[in-house]
Amino acid sequence: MRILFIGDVVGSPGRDMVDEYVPKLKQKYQPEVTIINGENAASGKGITEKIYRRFLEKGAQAVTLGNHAWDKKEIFDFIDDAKYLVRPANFPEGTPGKGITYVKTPKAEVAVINLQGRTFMSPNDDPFRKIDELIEEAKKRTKFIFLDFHAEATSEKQAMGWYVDGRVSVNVGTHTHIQTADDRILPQGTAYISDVGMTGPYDGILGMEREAVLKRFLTNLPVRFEVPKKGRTQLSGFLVDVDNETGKAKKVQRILINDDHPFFE
Ligand SMILES: C=C(OP(=O)(O)O)C(=O)O
Ligand SMILES: [Mn+2]
Repeated sequence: MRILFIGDVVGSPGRDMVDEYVPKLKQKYQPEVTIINGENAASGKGITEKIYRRFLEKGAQAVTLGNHAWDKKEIFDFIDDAKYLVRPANFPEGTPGKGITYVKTPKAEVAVINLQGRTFMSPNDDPFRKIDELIEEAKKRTKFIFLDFHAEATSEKQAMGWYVDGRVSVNVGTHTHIQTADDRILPQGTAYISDVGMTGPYDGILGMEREAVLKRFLTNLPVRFEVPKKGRTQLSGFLVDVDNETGKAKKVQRILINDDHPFFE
């Protein structure tokens, strides 16, 4: 079982990279499952139904979110019907949407789980207790479990990786928009990376226009951040081969496509 994950798609530059490269990556690597984090996909904040559907059209089987889940208010109109859209499962009970979904492949179902960290982020339910609960639920249906842990602190993300090692097939971190070079297979067989990185503007600051971010740091005045519409772009991804018998990871590969890391067809 091969799983392709595309990291935090930021605005139209990120969506353009998805349109151009997800089909090419699927052609090249033939993943059974493709998952995209879309929490920044609509101008950097949230996602719309149109974007969600376009990700599915471009070849994604599931879309994960994070702290911007509710930024585009239209989400409340469609999230409950969006079978393959998940928001962090540790949002409070009764929150619209769901934190786990199941993707069917010719080989088996894959559970896709989204969680959000609490360190330096809003105080949601405990993601460590929540993943225990969801693993118990998912393993009744499948041995293939994918977790997108959307979190700020590397310490919390590493802690989650060791906590779920051997109990999920893949644990990717998202949110910081910077790809980490710690992709690995943990001793009990979980594929891990602290952050897959961002898909979007290559010359921004975390995907936002540099000038505004610099002005904020230089003046400490409130500044509105925008996603640059023009300029170079990048795609960040993570590819994992999972053993069909055991559900444990066999091979991991970071994917980074930008002017300094061109894509080889
Ligand atoms: C990129 C970040 O935030 P956002 O959730 O706005 O994408 C971040 O705070 O690292
Ligand atoms: Mn985020």
